[in-house]
Amino acid sequence: MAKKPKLSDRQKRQVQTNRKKRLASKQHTTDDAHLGEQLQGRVIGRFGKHANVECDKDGIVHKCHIRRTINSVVCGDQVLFRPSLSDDERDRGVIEVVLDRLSTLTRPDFYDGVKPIAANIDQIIVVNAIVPQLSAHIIDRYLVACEDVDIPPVIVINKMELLTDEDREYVAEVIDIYEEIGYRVIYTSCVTQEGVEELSTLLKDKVSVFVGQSGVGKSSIINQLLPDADEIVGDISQNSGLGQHTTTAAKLLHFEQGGDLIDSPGVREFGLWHLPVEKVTSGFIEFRDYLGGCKFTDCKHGTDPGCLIRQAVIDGKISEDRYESYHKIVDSLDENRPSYSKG
Ligand SMILES: Nc1nc2c(ncn2[C@@H]2O[C@H](COP(=O)(O)OP(=O)(O)OP(=O)(O)O)[C@@H](O)[C@H]2O)c(=O)[nH]1
Ligand SMILES: [Zn+2]
Repeated sequence: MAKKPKLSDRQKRQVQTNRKKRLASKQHTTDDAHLGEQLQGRVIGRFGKHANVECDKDGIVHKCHIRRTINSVVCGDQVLFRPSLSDDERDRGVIEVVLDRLSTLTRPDFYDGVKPIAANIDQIIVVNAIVPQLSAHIIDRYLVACEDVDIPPVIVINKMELLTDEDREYVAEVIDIYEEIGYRVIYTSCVTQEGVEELSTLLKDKVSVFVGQSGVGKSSIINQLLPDADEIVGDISQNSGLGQHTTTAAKLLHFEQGGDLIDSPGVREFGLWHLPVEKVTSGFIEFRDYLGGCKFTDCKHGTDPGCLIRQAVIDGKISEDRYESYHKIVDSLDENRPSYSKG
């Protein structure tokens, strides 16, 4: 089972203090009269200033306001809330506390550096596909981003039925490196259903998100696993990068066999934004054994003398493709800096 965040002592004290303050305030009788006892639940949908909270105890979904004292609430958050006892639609429940997150998916933000987009995620499914283009480099970029937020990735290579046996061998040669360094790889096809069962098993009892470039088949795979999700499947040509999902709010959906999916345009856009070089370096997990061992502490792992990473490439211990990919990412960091805009 996926681990659930627990209330820390600090949060317990915070709950007590907030409660006392509210009880002491005159407003309490008018504002809180329709609210029931505090319960624990999970945010399964986030809309403007509201959130839908699914109660841990009975699975009932409550529409809730968010107390102004709370910084941020995102899909997947475990919260303490008070449900509304009133029949009036305007009298919503209230989220009072957000429990410490076990993991957070983030995006860059002008004011805060990074902003959370989803919480308590157990794994990130990184989807790549034969069409539009199989790209180990793009996989590498996603892996670095996953390592940065410390959420384990699973690599999915989709549209496999488009390959001849010979091409399959070639693809396996390119992708095998990921299994060698410890990542799980699943080959799928939404046409032949290859790998769908294997993926489904892996999603059981975990909270997962799907990321990957437009057109790789994220919606199609989700539809196979969750027929009720009704994800919009589109051709990239029709979609023309305009983002047909842009109005869709973040949501958490349950897989029938257990486990959950969190999906939203923001989640899907998760990727490698501007990271410090050191984060990119440690995001290449097979480099980690050598870090700190290079002759110069500020080694760029290029032509620098006494570089253990380059030596490992020469010795065949680190893949040349991954090493090149690493330098390509580092070189592109500045181009990659997102253009921030308010709001
Ligand atoms: N041949 C083949 N086509 C597929 C497969 N999976 C998806 N497609 C097609 O690929 C195109 C893009 O699929 P989507 O599921 O919309 O891709 P997406 O990753 O969700 O794209 P965005 O919504 O833009 O992020 C559609 O035309 C699908 O029918 C597959 O396994 N084989
Ligand atoms: Zn080095």
